Amino acid sequence: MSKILIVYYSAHGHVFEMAKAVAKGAEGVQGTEVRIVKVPEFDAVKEAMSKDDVYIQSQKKQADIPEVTHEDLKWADGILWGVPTRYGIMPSQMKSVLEAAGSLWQSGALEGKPTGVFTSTGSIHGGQETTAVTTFIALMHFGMIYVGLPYGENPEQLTTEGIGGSPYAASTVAGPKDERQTTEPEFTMAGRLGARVAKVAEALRGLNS
Ligand SMILES: Cc1cc2nc3c(=O)[nH]c(=O)nc-3n(C[C@H](O)[C@H](O)[C@H](O)COP(=O)(O)O)c2cc1C
Repeated sequence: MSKILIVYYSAHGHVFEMAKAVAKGAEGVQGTEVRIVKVPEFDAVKEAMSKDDVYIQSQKKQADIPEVTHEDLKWADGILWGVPTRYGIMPSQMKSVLEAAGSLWQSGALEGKPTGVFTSTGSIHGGQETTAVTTFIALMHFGMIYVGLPYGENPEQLTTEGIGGSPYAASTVAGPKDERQTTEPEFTMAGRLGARVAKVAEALRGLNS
């Protein structure tokens, strides 16, 4: 049985919804156990967002999700990261988690584990691909095995429409005011990414044990 961890950060809820779709995909792979955890929020951001109703409602919906621990990261056979873009790269909240995991980097605790990224941007050209590709760099330092979203399984990507999904990551477009709802093809691709990481984790279990 493979254990899949989904670690995400979400201010306005899009990445949280994507995390649930990723989880559903992973759970569809027989014998997979899935755990969803969130990245801790910064006090400064809580303060800055204290009058933002959408943020407040979204955080309430996420209240029962536990915060990620090093034990979670060690427990997992495969890890998916939910990374909304901030200026084309990962948010500081997520980077803080990765930096605080320096001891896991040193001990090689995440080496050989399959990994994948799902992301969200405000606009279609605001960092869909750069966020995934730059997150990949950090994950390579941990020695993880990056799993993408191939065209063969995800024909929805072959489009000129403004939807998420690329060979590098599952994704959604939140809209400039976070007003857009994630679409079914975006959730479907997110689910396929979860399933793919779960399958790779199962296949690699012998190698990593
Ligand atoms: C400080 C900050 C920087 C952002 N930078 C970008 C950006 O570079 N490009 C972009 O398309 N969206 C940008 N956004 C929009 C977020 O990516 C968007 O709100 C997020 O993907 C929505 O996901 P969520 O609902 O899970 O929070 C930024 C938002 C904030 C708060």
